Amino acid sequence: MPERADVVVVGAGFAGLTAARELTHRGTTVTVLEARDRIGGRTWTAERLGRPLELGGTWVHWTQPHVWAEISRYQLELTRSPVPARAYWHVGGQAHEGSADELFARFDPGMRAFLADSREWFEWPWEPFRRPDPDALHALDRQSVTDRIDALGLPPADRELLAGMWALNFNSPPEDGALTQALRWCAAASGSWPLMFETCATFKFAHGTKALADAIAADTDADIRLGTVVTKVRRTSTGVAVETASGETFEAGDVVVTLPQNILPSIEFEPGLPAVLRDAARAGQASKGMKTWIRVRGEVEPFIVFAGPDSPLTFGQTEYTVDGDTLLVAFGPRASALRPDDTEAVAKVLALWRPDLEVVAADGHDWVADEFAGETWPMLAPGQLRALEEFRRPQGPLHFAGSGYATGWAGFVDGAIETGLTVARRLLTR
Ligand SMILES: Cc1cc2nc3c(=O)[nH]c(=O)nc-3n(C[C@H](O)[C@H](O)[C@H](O)COP(=O)(O)OP(=O)(O)OC[C@H]3O[C@@H](n4cnc5c(N)ncnc54)[C@H](O)[C@@H]3O)c2cc1C
Repeated sequence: MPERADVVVVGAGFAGLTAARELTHRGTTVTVLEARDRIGGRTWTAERLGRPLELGGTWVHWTQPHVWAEISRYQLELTRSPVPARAYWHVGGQAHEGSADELFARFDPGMRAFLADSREWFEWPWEPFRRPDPDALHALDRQSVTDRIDALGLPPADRELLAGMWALNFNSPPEDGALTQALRWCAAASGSWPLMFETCATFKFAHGTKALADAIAADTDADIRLGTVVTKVRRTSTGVAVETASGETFEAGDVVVTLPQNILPSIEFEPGLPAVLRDAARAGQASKGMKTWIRVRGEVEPFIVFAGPDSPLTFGQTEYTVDGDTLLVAFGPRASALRPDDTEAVAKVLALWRPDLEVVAADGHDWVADEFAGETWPMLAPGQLRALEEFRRPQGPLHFAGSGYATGWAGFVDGAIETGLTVARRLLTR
């Protein structure tokens, strides 16, 4: 006999956990089916290189209303990344060094010009479609980040640096990222790029992002089944049947699917998804980059590094000291170009900026190769706003939640929580 709940949630990342909590608090029975042997999805606090490290989602900020409400609710402690004293940047085939303030002053004109119209297009950042002229928005959405950079006519070195900044933000080559996604991020930070940057890489959980996932999971009596891979979602006369790889079937009135866009095709939907969603899932969204942790010998003064979009690593900063060594975190736009745990290859790239540092080891997780992720933080590709609009509508008893389907801070833990809340509310109030 199939098991039955009011709602089945597929995935125990932040979207799934939040939806499950909201629904169970109102008396709805929920079964959460999670493929991995842990909760948290694309956040994962794990012991590496001598201390617990974030292999996925890390930084949060008070500009992010949904995650901030959770921090208040569970009284979670935050800490901050070190303030960088020095900056190293590699553009035009040359290494440069200066203060962090000098580097940010260098970014400033390009970033301001790039983002000048973010609040014009997205006056209401959490309602990106609230515009008198939706066709104009969709025309803009066909542009890539590179299209906008090209239009600025910057000197080559400044152009390369700006493209490197956007390769960092998208965790992808900038030509793969939608201009509207960039403008939406900045609009959510009230149109200020320094605030946007601070939001992305400054404040983090003192006891790991895991502390928030654990707090939400402890606050729901949903039945969370780990190690349960969903393979099929089919409509029935009473709602949905959700089938798993091990042959179980779970029936429910509704299903909330929180899979990342890039792995949606791993589930069969019956009936099939509307063409706009199928196409978006098949094309995948932009972020196919990597994040690595690097342990270098000795205690090193806090610093930050940047490079252009063709570099295997475009950004890095110091984060911790451990047993007299220093740990850096770094990001690259192509997972295919650099494995996060390839110490020798990572050391070679770091030497572009800091040949004086001895790399002890590098480690991380390849999220793009991970069959239950297929991407890092979700960032739309050009032309995918239409699919976003559709993902946010119920497809009968099928509902999508997840950071990639958020309107506000899409791509962040905040966006995952936003959608978990809104889908749960939709189910509770109809
Ligand atoms: C490297 C990296 C760095 C990041 N940095 C930040 C940051 O600093 N700040 C920030 O806010 N965000 C960051 N993010 C983004 C953030 O982690 C994600 O946006 C957010 O965690 C996504 O939550 P979600 O619930 O939407 O999706 P997920 O966390 O991906 O949850 C989906 C769940 O579905 C499960 N699943 C997949 N397939 C199946 C299946 N067939 N059956 C059952 N279950 C399945 C998955 O295992 C997963 O647990 C980062 C992400 C990465 C990868």
